[in-house]
Amino acid sequence: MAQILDEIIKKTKSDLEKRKVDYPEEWLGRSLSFNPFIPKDVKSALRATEENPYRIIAEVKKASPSKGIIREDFNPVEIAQAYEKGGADSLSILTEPHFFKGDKEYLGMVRRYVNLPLLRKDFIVDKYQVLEALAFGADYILLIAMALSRKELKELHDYARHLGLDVLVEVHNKTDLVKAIFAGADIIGINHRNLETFEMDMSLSEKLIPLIPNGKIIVAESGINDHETVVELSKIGADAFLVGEHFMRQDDITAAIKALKYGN
Ligand SMILES: O=C(O)c1ccccc1NCC(=O)[C@H](O)[C@H](O)COP(=O)(O)O
Repeated sequence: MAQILDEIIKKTKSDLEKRKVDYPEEWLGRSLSFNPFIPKDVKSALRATEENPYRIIAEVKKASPSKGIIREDFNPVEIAQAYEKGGADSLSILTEPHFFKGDKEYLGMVRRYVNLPLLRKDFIVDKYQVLEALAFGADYILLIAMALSRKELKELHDYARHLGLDVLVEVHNKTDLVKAIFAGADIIGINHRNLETFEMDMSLSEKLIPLIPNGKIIVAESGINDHETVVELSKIGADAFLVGEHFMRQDDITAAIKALKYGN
């Protein structure tokens, strides 16, 4: 496993130990029965169609391990509203607190004001975090194949589906892709960011997409900055495009979404 992933997961696990004591699992279950909600239709939002061929998952992220603080004036609700106005199809909400300065509370805050399917973007290694995702207002979760064994990935995937959450399984290479297919993933994300070097390999989609069985929803992730790249990735089979840093660095986020999605 890449060193940064190992570090993030160690920190995530030590935080989890504490959270499970402070907020036992039954509390999360109880908050769900007080505040039930119906998850949105994630697959319809992400699958490319003739009328809407470039599905955008716009990311709400303040910081990252590779770039440090990306956006100082960070208001997750205002950013989410600007994304929705610009035509985003879904939002990715970073909830990891130490390396990305995220917060799981952002899910509920954004959900109150924005009507798009929300991804809990975090380093999920435990069923407790899946239940949290549901309790805090996510419609789908990210599972990173490289961070999990084949058995763990399948168990977490099955658990999320059992709770009614969709799952985006992220892959970085062919080994990850085999694990994702074994887990029964129907939404597969190809992350161009090499987690050892933080370099982008935009040719990864070209290498992996032909190996993905028909019918899966394919998400191209990281390093996407312009409409031309979106068009090229779409031609080889990508349905949706996960974009973070490019949007977070813009003054006019709504205009940036329109430019990336529609090319104007
Ligand atoms: O972004 C990082 O530095 C990073 C480091 C370690 C693990 C994951 C990391 N990023 C998560 C993501 O994959 C991106 O937030 C997402 O794909 C959007 O990428 P970008 O458009 O390049 O911000």
